[in-house]
Order: sequence, then C-alpha cells, then structure tokens
Amino acid sequence: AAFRVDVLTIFPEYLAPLGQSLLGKAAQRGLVDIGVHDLRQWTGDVHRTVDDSPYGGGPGMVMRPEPWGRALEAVRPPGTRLVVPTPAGRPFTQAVAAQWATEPGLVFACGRYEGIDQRVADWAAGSGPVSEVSIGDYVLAGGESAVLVMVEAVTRLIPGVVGNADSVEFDSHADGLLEGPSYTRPASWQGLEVPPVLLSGDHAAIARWRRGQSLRRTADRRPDLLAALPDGALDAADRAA
Ligand SMILES: Nc1c(O)cccc1[N+](=O)[O-]
Repeated sequence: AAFRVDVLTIFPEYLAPLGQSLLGKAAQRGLVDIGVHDLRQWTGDVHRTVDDSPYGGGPGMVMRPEPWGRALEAVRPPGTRLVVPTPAGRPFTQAVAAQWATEPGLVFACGRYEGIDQRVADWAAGSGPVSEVSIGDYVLAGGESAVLVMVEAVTRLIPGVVGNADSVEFDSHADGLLEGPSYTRPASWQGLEVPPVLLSGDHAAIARWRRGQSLRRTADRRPDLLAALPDGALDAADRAA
C-alpha cells in the first residue's frame, strides 16, 4: 500500500513543492499519497481563530488546541505517528527517517507562532505515537520548512521512490561518515586537476583514497560524528588515513 503523508498547516500553499519532482513522480506511481490540509478548516469561529495569548504570560501567541483536536480526529488514521516539528524536539536524523519509512504513514502538525498548546501532543499520544522533533538549532517561523525536509528524507527511503538504489546506500551519513569530494569531466578545469588515483582504474586504491577523504572530511567538519562511531568501526588503515 502507498505510504500516506498528511500535513496540517495554516499555510497549505507553502507545501506545494511536495507535489513536484521526485515526490511528484512517486505520488503518481502510487508509492506515496500526500494530503495537505488547511487547519483553519477546523476552526469554530467566523474569524477562523487558531491562536491566543500564552497562559502565564510571555511573548507571542500559542496555537489553540481545539482546531488541532478536530483536525487530527478527521485526518489522522488510528495508530499513525504524529510528527510535530519544534525547536524543542529530539533530533531528526537519518536513523529516525529510516525507522519512519517502515511505517504505513505519517501525519505532520505544523506549528506557527510560539508553538502548539502542549495538550495537543499529550492528547494525541492516546491514539498513536507522537514525535516532537527538531531538524536543527536555528529559529524558523514555523514547522512547514521542517516538514518539507522530513518528508523528503523519509519518502526517498521508500523502495522505488529513488531510481538508483545505490545512491541511497552511499549517501553521506549512511555509514556514519561524511561523503568525500566528487569529480567528473573534464579532467582539468581552471587549471585544477582531478586527483589522479580516480583516473587510475585501480579500484582498491580508489576505495582506500575515498575512505581516507571521507574520514579526513568528517574529522575536519563533523568531529561529533567520528566520536559517535561504534567501537571497531575504524580499522588500522582508517587510523593511518
Ligand atoms: N527549528 C525549528 C523552528 O524554529 C520551528 C519549527 C520547527 C523547527 N525544527 O524542526 O527544527
């Protein structure tokens, strides 16, 4: 059955890209079903109010729970994971994406303002898993951009969505390290040459060189990933790199 994605937002037009390109084709091929819903459909007043001042005071506005409760009852299939993008969430990682890709689908709740009344996530946990996740430590205006990121990361792991399965396997982060530099024709450009080993045809040497580049780049740009590698992930050749 198709992987089902539903997104609840007050800016449905922001999520139009979900219908295009890679996802668009997958959706056409029946691999992924995507629904984007305007939260205001479930408001109860003439002004279609979705927010109010925070109890306890403080800056900004908080999204009221009632529209979310009605929207989730209408849209969320029982047992489906509810994903709430929030700067206060657990990190969204490739491992999380891989886990979610094995499930029947996802419902995303895009918060704006200072976030959604906490009772929505607490109440929603009664009818399926709820994941409050962050895609990074920076301030966004709402969860919509994060949903675009997460939907892309998850759906490309669904069999058939990405053409060349290899490209999924050898992406950065697949082996816990960053991918090293890539090159293609011409062999010489602006006086810059492609590393000769890559033109040597010596596949063992090429693999060794690439591994070394990957380790060096990871140590330089993401030492946290190196520290997180399981014991034994680096062999003697790696340490010499
Ligand atoms: N960082 C952030 C935000 O500022 C607002 C909504 C969602 C996120 N996030 O998922 O990382």
